[in-house]
Amino acid sequence: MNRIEQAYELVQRGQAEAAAGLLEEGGRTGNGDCWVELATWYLGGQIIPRELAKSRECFRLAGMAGHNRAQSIYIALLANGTGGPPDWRRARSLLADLAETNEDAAKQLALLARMEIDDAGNPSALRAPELLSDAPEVSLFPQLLTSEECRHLVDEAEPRFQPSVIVDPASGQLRPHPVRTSDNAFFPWIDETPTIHAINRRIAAASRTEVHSGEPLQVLRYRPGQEYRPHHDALPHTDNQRILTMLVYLNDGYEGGETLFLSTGLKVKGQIGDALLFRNADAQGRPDPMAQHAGLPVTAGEKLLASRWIHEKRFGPL
Ligand SMILES: O=C(O)CCC(=O)C(=O)O
Ligand SMILES: [Fe+2]
Repeated sequence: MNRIEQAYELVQRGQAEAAAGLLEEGGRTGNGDCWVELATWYLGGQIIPRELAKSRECFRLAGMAGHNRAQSIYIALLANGTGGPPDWRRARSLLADLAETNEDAAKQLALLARMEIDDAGNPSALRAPELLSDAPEVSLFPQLLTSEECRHLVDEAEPRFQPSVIVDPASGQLRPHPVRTSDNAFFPWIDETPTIHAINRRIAAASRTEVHSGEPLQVLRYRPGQEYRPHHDALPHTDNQRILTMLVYLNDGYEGGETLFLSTGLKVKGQIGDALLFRNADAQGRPDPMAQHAGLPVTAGEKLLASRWIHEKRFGPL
């Protein structure tokens, strides 16, 4: 039995703290997998209480022990400020170190080098949006992302696509539902690479919101016949409303698939990299009934879209 199996056996016997101690001991003797396991425990909070700062530290130690995936996670947490203050410069310099042996890190570094961003990862300049509608409030940011950045998001999303689900109100289980037939890919905090974080910072700057108010970025993929039926992004009962939505069109060459606002008939089909921002609720969090919208069925080809729901206040386990 290896050390991780031993740790799980201790957990089975109700000795979670001793199990964590065993993993830590394994980590200290140079076993990176033990640090990764312990980092995951601190992150998940199911086996031992959730402690994000400790999780981040364990990922760091695993990275130092040569575990590349852990190092990538540590860099993500450092860039986005999970489990400790954000440190963009350090994240970028560790990414440069990793890029010497890791192709994915090298690709990210090259993409970051072409972004106009400052020392904190914020965009240095943004083009003004076009107001498409006052009520509901809808604006278009032409070319918020470059086509290379769109391609990168699609490449990163490709291995993560899952059928989109909703929460079944009766059972509380996640299940597919005809209201939303696309596939989607999530980038949770541990997978929010510096590249994706810089994109999220650009979305925050364009929407004049804090980067930590956004839900994890998603990429949606619609194939012929797939759609997102009329819905509201605002939530019915919450003290942290989804006040804004940013959609970025990641490709072209498909038919149908426009974003439709039902109250006015406004239909939008952006070019690659164009971003659509709309307001779902007022500053008090009251949903705007006029913000109901749909992703119309795609009739040919494949539609790829990035989507970020932005809340009133800080969102997420940061
Ligand atoms: O696919 C679309 O155009 C709409 C997507 C959407 O409504 C959402 O992600 O909330
Ligand atoms: Fe929506």
